[in-house]
Amino acid sequence: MHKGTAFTQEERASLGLEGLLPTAVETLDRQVERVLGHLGAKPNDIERFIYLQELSNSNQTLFYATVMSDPARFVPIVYDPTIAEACLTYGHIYRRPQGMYLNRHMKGRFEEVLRNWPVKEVRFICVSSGGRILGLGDIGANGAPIPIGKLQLYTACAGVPPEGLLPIHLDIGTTNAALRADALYTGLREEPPEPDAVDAIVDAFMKAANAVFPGVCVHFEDWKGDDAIRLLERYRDRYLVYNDDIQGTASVALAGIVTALQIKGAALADQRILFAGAGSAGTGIADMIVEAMRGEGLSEGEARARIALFDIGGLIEKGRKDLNASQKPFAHDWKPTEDLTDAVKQIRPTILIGVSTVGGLFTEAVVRTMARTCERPVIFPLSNPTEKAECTPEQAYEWTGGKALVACGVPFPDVTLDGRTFHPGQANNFYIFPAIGLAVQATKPKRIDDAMFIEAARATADQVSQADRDKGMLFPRQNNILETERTTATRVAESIFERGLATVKRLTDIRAFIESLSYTPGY
Ligand SMILES: NC(=O)C1=CN([C@@H]2O[C@H](COP(=O)(O)OP(=O)(O)OC[C@H]3O[C@@H](n4cnc5c(N)ncnc54)[C@H](O)[C@@H]3O)[C@@H](O)[C@H]2O)C=CC1
Ligand SMILES: CC(=O)C(=O)O
Ligand SMILES: [Mg+2]
Repeated sequence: MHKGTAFTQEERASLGLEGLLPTAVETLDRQVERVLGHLGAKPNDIERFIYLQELSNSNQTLFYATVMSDPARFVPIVYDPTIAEACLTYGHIYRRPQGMYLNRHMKGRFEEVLRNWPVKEVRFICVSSGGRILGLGDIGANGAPIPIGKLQLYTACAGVPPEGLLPIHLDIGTTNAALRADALYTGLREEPPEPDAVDAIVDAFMKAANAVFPGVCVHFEDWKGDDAIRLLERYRDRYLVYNDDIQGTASVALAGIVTALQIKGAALADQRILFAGAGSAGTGIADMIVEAMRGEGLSEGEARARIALFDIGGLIEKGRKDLNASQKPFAHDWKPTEDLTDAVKQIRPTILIGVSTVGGLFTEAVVRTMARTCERPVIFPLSNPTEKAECTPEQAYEWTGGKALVACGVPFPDVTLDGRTFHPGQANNFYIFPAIGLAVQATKPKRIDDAMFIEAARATADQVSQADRDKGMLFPRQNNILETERTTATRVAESIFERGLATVKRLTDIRAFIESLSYTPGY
């Protein structure tokens, strides 16, 4: 019954469906029209989210036709920020299973369990432990919607065929005692084990996933920061794998920075960059900026010296004893301080990036202090969802007298100030990971490396039109996201071929090949 009213008379007769459907035979467009009516009548976005997920189960084609009919409207509903509410209430709004649910007690049997998935040709797995979901902290099994939503965007934003996508929640337990005590919680009611045991569980998972689905690409999403960094290092040279919070986020942030600097007419190598938040996203972005600066002629040391990190313990400087291996390269000779405004005074950043999970961290004092020593501050409050943004675009524009170039993790409306209209960008990794997926599908590289994400960043930045740059816009418009990400995927695929990393034969027309792979909703 997956086509509903779109079954033709002939199909109804031959499949024994006569009398089981309303008389009218409808096109997909007509069905979308009805769905849009239903969605319009819903009281809020979480109800729209629930409706759309039910639709994805009952009629996947109609689901994608609806979402792809207006991505700027629907991406925020199937994904960030509405998905945050879906995660917080997952055990309560749960209707039916989607994707797979593995847990640590299946460790010796992951292969057997993965074989229960009905599709044999799985090309992408998105896997989360729920250890750090958006800026919501450890919410364990309530994080299950995240891999589902991320993979839906592979299809909606880049046309990756949905049949080969498998979302997985890998339950290692949760530190969240309130959730463990919730009668409707759907996960293990256990504390997570020590890192060595986590590694052993994920080792077994990776081995099984590659045995059951040879050539699968595993996308890690929203693991606890330390787990994210450690597991990426563990697998990046062994498997086809990437971490979206580290590499996808770095790529989208770099894209926004490249556009902002083009608007300012400034070189990346001349910037001073301060990060509020030094976890998987912060150090991931910092490392990729170092790579991009090296491309502009700086040494690794010179590039790192232009970057400062500030975390929950304050400014990261040489005297800090609590730094991990990702943070140490950015520990410079700063005066110790736990006050962000003070750090801004010392560093005089030209770019300020928020990946702290702390809403409102960029106070008026922080932003005004930055604006005092920087003519056009680049301010990216990237934490999700909406209430975790380190400041709102309105605040950033107001406190800088309209000088700031701003992008946030979630969509924010345009801001009008003293008769001028400003257009904040959305620096969210959904500009990147679907395109990486499509490029990987087209080229089948053995490994995924940072250069692919740097190419994706440059391709994304290049697609912001001059007219939009003139308005201070930092990212391509979302109404055309499919076209944008196909172009990004083509550029990434070209660079994979050029660097000799593809395992398939080079095609003359990569763009045409990318399009031929691409899914279009239709019966
Ligand atoms: N816009 C986007 O595309 C993305 C946004 N993010 C957002 O970035 C945030 C961080 O993600 P991860 O780095 O993966 O998390 P994480 O848990 O690895 O790191 C969080 C960091 O923030 C620091 N922090 C906490 N409280 C602080 C405070 N009061 N002042 C300064 N620093 C503080 C912590 O010390 C830690 O270094 C999340 O809110 C997430 O939603 C992450 C990935 C993509
Ligand atoms: C967008 C995203 O990946 C995050 O906030 O974790
Ligand atoms: Mg994430």
